[in-house]
Formats: sequence, C-alpha cells, structure tokens
Amino acid sequence: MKTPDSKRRTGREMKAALWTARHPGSVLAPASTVAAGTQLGWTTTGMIAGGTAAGLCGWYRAHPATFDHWAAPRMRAWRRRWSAYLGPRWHNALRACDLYVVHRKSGEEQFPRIIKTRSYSPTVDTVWVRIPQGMSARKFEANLDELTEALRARRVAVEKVKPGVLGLVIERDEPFTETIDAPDMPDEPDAVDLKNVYVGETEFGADWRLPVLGQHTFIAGATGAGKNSIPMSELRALAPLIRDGLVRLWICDPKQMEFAKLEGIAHRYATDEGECSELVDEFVDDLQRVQREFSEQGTRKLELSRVTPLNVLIIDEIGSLLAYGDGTVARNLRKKLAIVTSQGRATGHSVTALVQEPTKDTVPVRELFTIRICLRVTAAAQVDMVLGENARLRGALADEIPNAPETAGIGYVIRQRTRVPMRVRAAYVADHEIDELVSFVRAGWGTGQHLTAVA
Ligand SMILES: Nc1ncnc2c1ncn2[C@@H]1O[C@H](COP(=O)(O)OP(=O)(O)OP(=O)(O)O)[C@@H](O)[C@H]1O
Repeated sequence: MKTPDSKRRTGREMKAALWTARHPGSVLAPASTVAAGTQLGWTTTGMIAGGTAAGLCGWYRAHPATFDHWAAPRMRAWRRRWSAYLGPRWHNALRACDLYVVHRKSGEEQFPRIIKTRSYSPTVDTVWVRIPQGMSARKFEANLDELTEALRARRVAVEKVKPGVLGLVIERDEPFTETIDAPDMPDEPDAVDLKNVYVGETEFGADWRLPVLGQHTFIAGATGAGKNSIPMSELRALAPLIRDGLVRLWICDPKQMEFAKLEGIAHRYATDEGECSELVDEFVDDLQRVQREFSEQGTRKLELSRVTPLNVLIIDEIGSLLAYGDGTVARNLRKKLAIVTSQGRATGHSVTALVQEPTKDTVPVRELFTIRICLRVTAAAQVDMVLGENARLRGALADEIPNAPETAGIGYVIRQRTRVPMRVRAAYVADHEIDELVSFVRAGWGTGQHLTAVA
C-alpha cells in the first residue's frame, strides 16, 4: 500500500531519535566516557583511555599483520565516516551534484543515506547508501564526474547492491606514482625462497611477494597493462635455479613478443596453437612421470633436484588458445590444465596464464588458479570475472585504471585471509633486464654449472 503524502515534515526530535538508534556507538562512547569520568574520576578515566591507546600502539608496532587485518580497516572506516562523510558535508556534496530528491508536498530534501562505510585499504573507501524513492543508480552514474569532484576523490564507481541500496567505491589516492625497479638476480639458489618471490609492491608500501612452488597464477590485463612484468620478475628471482637446472621453463608464446627472448633458456618453447597443445600434453606427461616415480619410491615430498626440478609453464594469451579453431585444442587445454592445477603441487608443476580479455571462455579455467591478478581491464564486468564475485564492489577498480603508460603494472589481487582486494604494482623488467637474465643463465650453462648442481 502506498504511504499517503503529507505537507508536514518529520519532527527534528524524531530525526534525532532515529539518528541515535542508528548510531548507538557514537552516542554510547561519549556517554560512557562522561559516566566513567564522574563515577571513577577523570584521572582514572584518562588512564584507562591512555592505556587503551598505548595497547593499540603496541599492537600496531608488534604485530602489523593482525593489526592491519583487524584494527586498521575499522579505525580507518570510522575516521573517514566522521571526517569525509559526515552529515552536512555529505549533504552539501550530494546537493552540488543534484543527487537528492525534494518531497513533492512537504518540500523536504531527501538524501541518499549512508548505511555502511568500509575502508579496506588506505586509498579506497566503499560507502553503502540507501537511496530515497524516485532516485536510481542511473542518476548516480550520470553524475559521477561531479560527485568525484565534490568528494575530492580521484575516482568513484557505483554498483547496485540490492534494491534501494547502492555501493559507491571511492578511490581517494594513487599509491603508486613511480616505476618499481626490477628485482635483482640472486647469485645462488639458496638465496631464493620459492614460497615468497618478490614481484613488486603493495599499496601498504610492503613487498608484494608470490609463491611459485605449488601455486598457479592467472594474470588478466588489457594490452599494455604490464602483465609480462609479473612472470618476468619471478623469473629474475629464479635465475640461479634456472641456471642450475632446478627450474625448467615451458613456454607457450602465441604472440612471440617479450617471451620470445626466453626461447634460448626454455626447456620447451612453442608458438602456434597445435604446438602449444603438444607442449601442454608433454608437461602433463612429465607430471605423471614424476607421480609414478614418487609412488614407486614412496616419496611424499618434493626435493628440488635436476631429476625432479620445479617445472614452470607460462601460457601467454591463453584466451586465444581457448577460443581457437574447432574447439579440440581448447577442450584438451581445459582438461590438461585441470590436471596440472589439481595435481601439480606435489610434483613441482606450476602454471602461469596470461590473458588480455577475460571472456566466457576463460572464466571456467579461472577457478583452477590459486592466485588471480587483475591489472587494467576494459570493462567493469571483467573485474569480477577475474577476481571473483563482488571484488569490484569491495574496491578492485581495475577497469578505472587509466589507459596510460604511467599506470602499467598496477592492478589488484585478493588478499588470501581477508578476501579483500589489494592494489599492487609489479616491478618493471625492461628488455635489457630480460637480456641480462638470459645471459646470466646461459653463462652458467656455458661453464657447465647446471651439470654440477646438486642432484
Ligand atoms: N610494471 C611496470 N611498471 C611500469 N611500466 C611498465 C610495467 N610493465 C610494463 N610497463 C610499460 O608498459 C608497456 C607495456 O607492457 P607489456 O607489454 O608488459 O604489457 P602487456 O600487458 O603484456 O601487453 P600485451 O598483452 O599487449 O603484451 C611496456 O613497454 C612498458 O613500457
């Protein structure tokens, strides 16, 4: 039944009561401080407050991982809610962009009401708003530029959460303003931690590291997004292991661009679709050979050696292989990828796939990969296709990364424990640094160093 209209406005005291009911914490916190001050004395209350602050500082310093996971997002969201999105400021911003409705009879202004704020990262806020009747997501979309300016943000994206509720993803700042140097190549295999390979930096200023052993990586990004820099950084970190025969490269390179430089140090290298399919078959045969040997010898844990090295399969532009021809190659590839991603962990077979355009062909295989990275993509829908449901709503604005050389290598990953997107930037491996990698490995091969590696 439609609520009848009235010319009278809602009473101020009723608005205040409603506000209190919706924000119990904001009323209880000052009220309990005053109560504690009068009951326990202001000195004791001050000591309790000081002790709490000192405890938080101690936590912040002693255990960054748990602090960043539990405390930081809540504290950040709270601060932003009361600074950037406080009532009058919020209303002024919306009024400036015509994002409000005026009640037909009472003339009362009705604004989208903030129902939840989350700041999963220092640079992105997600604000859920309940919109008044007569407003739609389309109106927000039409006024996004104005809203971005009014909120002094870099970018704002809008998502429908459920009927009547929108999610505004507000990017406030760009943490990456400089190119990150390519990682050094260690001299010796002992210096390489295969579970923690440096590939760039996170928005929190920490090293961005990826596991190579036992994991499978899916990297999506439009042309020029900087996808190559991720596997290239990994390969530089693995250089002494490649040189010593403890890591073998298998490369499917239909584009024959940057990866072509690695042909000379690859164990297997293929370019056309048929050859690539054969290469993947051989990779799986190798995996099954190791499985048989392990079963005969009763081995349960992989010890890297020249007989059982880590095998890294890189498939550039997997989309073109999955969409190729009559579907035979695609079907075979899907089947073989399922084997590698489910069984390769124990035998030391890892796969990294790169794709320009995540489409319906690539979505089913995406689920097979344990690590997924989304660099700049060309459509909002592609973000969730790569990173999973609601990734964009939680702040992974990969489609909003400008198509400019200064943003190459920037993208998002989902943090394993929190399932929250994190903005990252890959280190940049220039052509001469790829050449340096190849020379480093081949120089070792020239001296026969790989033959003397511990078997
Ligand atoms: N991590 C990075 N940091 C800064 N600049 C980068 C980075 N990676 C790449 N670039 C720059 O962006 C350009 C395009 O990079 P790259 O060829 O790796 O993109 P791509 O995603 O692999 O594109 P394509 O799919 O067309 O091969 C590079 O020539 C380089 O100038």
